[in-house]
Amino acid sequence: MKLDGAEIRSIVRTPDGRGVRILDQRKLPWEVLWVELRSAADAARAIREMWTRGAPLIGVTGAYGLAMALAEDPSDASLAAAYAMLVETRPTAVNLRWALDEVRTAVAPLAPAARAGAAFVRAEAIADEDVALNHAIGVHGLDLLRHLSAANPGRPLNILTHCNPGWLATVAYGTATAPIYLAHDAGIDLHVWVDETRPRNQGALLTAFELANHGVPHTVIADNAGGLLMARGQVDAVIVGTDRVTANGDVCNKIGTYLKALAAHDCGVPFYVAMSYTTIDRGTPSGDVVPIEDRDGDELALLAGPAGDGAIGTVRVTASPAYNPAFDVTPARLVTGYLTEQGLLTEI
Ligand SMILES: CSC[C@H]1O[C@H](OP(=O)(O)O)[C@H](O)[C@@H]1O
Repeated sequence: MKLDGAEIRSIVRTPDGRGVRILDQRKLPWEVLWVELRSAADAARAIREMWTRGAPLIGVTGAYGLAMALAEDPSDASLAAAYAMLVETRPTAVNLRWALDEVRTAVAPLAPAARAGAAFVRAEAIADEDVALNHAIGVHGLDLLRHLSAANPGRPLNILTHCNPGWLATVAYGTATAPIYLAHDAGIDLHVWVDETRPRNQGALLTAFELANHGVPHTVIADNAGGLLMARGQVDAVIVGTDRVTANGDVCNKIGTYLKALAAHDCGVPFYVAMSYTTIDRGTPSGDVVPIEDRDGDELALLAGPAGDGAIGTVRVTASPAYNPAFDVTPARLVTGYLTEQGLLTEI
C-alpha cells in the first residue's frame, strides 16, 4: 500500500530499535497516525483495542511485544508474564500464539543477557517472512485471476472480499488483497466489491482506503448486498482472508464470512481463502472448537466518523443490548480453494 506515494510496511522498528511504530488503524482513513509501542503492555493494549489488527499483523506485533518485555527484564518470570498477557489479547487468530511461541522457543534456552536481542531478531524475521509469504500468495493468486479474467473477456473481473485481509492486516501486500494488487499492477481489468464489514467496518474504512491509495477500482457495499450481487452474476469470485484454518480445512474469519460462503455456494461462485502456513492450525481438528472472540456490544451500537467540523464523533444506532461475536466458522465443504504461498490448494 502506498502512503504519500511510497510503499509502506504497517509495522516498523523505531529508530533506536527498542520499539515499533504502527499505524493506529482506529483513525483510518480519516487520519494517518503512526504511534510508537515501547513495551509489552503497549503491544497488548494496541492488539486488544485494535489499534493494530489482522491475524498476521497481530502476530508480528505480539512477537515484538515479547522482545520489548525481555529488553526490560529477561528473566523467565518476565517471559512467562509477557507471553500470558499478549496471548490472551485476541483468542481467535492463531498467528498471535504461533508468533509468540516462535519467539519463546528461540529465547528460552538462552542466557538472559542474550534474550532480548534474539527476540528482536526472531520478531523481525517473522515480519520479513510475512512480506515474502504474502507476495508469494499474490503471485499464485495472480495466475488464478489471469485465468478467471480470460474466462470473462471484455469486462472487469469482479472480486468480492470481506473485512480487511489487506496490507493493513499484515506487514505488507495482505493475503486476499495480494493477488488483487499484483493483478491490478499487471494490467488485469478488475473491480473489487468491498463488504463494509459491520460492526467495525474494516472493509469500508480500511480495505477501501488501501485500494483507493493503490488505484484499484472498488465499490463499498452493505454486507447484506453480496448475496444479491452473486445471484445476479456480478461476482466472479470471493477471496477472503482468515484468522485460523483448522486441520480439516474449516475457516475462522470475520463475522459474516460464513454467510458469504453460503451465498457463493448457492450461486456457483468460487470461494477462495488466502493465507500462509502461519495461519494454519493443525493442532485444532475443526472450527467448532476454536474460541470465537466476543467483543464489546458498543462496537456494534456506536458508529464513529467525522462530524461536520471534521472531528470524529459517534452516533448510537440502537438503544438495545448488542451482541458482538467477531468471527464465524466457514466449513471446509464451502471452500473452493486455499490460496497459499505454495499455490492453490483444494485441501489443507
Ligand atoms: C489477513 S486476514 C486478517 C483477518 O483479520 C481480521 O480480523 P480483525 O480485523 O478483527 O483483526 C479479519 O478477520 C481478516 O480476515
